Amino acid sequence: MTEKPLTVKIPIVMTIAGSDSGGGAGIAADLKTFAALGVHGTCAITSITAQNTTGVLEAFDLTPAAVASQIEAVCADMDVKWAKTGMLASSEIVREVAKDVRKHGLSLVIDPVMAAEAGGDLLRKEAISVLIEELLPFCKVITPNASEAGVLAGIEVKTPKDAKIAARKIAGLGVETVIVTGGHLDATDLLYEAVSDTFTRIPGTFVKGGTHGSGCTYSAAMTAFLACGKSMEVAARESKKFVVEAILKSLPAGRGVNPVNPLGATLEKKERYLVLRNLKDAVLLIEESPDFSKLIPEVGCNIGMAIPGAKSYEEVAAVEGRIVKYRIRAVPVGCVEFGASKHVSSIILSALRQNPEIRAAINVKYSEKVLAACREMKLGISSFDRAEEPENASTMDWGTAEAIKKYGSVPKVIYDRGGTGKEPMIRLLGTNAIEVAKLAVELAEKLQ
Ligand SMILES: Cc1ncc(COP(=O)(O)OP(=O)(O)O)c(N)n1
Ligand SMILES: Cc1ncsc1CCOP(=O)(O)O
Repeated sequence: MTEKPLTVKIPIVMTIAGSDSGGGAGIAADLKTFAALGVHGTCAITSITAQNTTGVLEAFDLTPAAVASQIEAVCADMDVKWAKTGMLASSEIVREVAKDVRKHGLSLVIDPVMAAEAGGDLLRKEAISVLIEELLPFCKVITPNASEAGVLAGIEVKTPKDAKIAARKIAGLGVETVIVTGGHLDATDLLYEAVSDTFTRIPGTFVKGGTHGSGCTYSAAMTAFLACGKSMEVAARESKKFVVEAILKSLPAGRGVNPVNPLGATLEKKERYLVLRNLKDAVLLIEESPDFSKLIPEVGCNIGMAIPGAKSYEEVAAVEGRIVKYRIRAVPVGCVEFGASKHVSSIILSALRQNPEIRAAINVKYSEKVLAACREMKLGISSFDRAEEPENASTMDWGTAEAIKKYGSVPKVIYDRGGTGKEPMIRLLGTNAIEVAKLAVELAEKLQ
């Protein structure tokens, strides 16, 4: 008998929301969030908005029949258990969605979208009472921000105490869980679970400046975590963490409010992994070279590589404790780690400010012989003089920038002849750690 192959089922979720032509909010934010959190996202579009980072220019509502047809197509074929709503625009659309949610037995997260962050109404006034009466009683979780909570509860929400009163009032409308998101109050979310009459405060980091799509991203993350079986509190904590990361990675895409970037943190993790892998292979090339140890300076050597667009030393990986000479071999003292270098990371950060392609560097011993070998290899060479260093400058940062300025672009080799108590040094630069390690090993072989 042939056995059925084991398949890992990933949760299938749905967003019932508007499209934002600017790609920041609505289904764009929801589907990116679903993808980042490893669930399969489907969608039913309710309205098409002509929108950008400065606001909503026009909105074209789909007919309730068109919304129903999309939900039907997905639910007839796929096993959708959790869904979220975003922009629902009109009473007719709210009514249709309420009917479809019941028909397909969907567990629902409601993001009661009322207006766009950059300006523009997204829910008609007369639809608010329909939302309260016809959809709220069928949802598991609602995620209003302070002003949305105020509208639903019929009170002004200006303080965390108001948020508590509003949450209880909204739960009284038939909702199991209310999360008043704190972005507009004090960065703390308030989770209220009606069944146990408990409040849980979910603290977060306050990020200055508005962003576009954070409410959509948060409610999509809640939907994904709940579909994965997380408890309400865990889902709320994880969603908060996720949305803060998406806000921190928001992109200056247009002239208005920056769209959040739900995939930013995931992509950074990928880049960090690729950097560590490249650097490990580079260190192996150095360790296996019978000649490299001749290039190790008195202070030791380090090789580093940055993630694209790195701005701080924590975004540059290098060898912990440097690479030292032991007998005739080059030996890395520790593992490759982010934040492990001070000097080489400064060189890389300074170089990539001039050319973002240059993300790796290694320091090697200075001698006229090594410099001559660099010339023989026809490597572009530049230098700086420590005697010219301005007061309070960081030597590596300033020296690298100075050598680049003199050369007109980033050279492969930057050297300095040292100073009082400062060993002279040569640095090799390149696009990645393997490239600079190969260059260093070739240079060491040339010295034979
Ligand atoms: C189509 C669409 N849906 C929802 C919104 C709301 O997003 P935003 O303006 O960024 O507000 P928050 O997501 O931060 O609450 C929208 N603008 N467009
Ligand atoms: C380039 C250089 N300059 C002084 S020590 C040194 C070696 C590497 O230092 P770090 O481990 O801080 O990158």
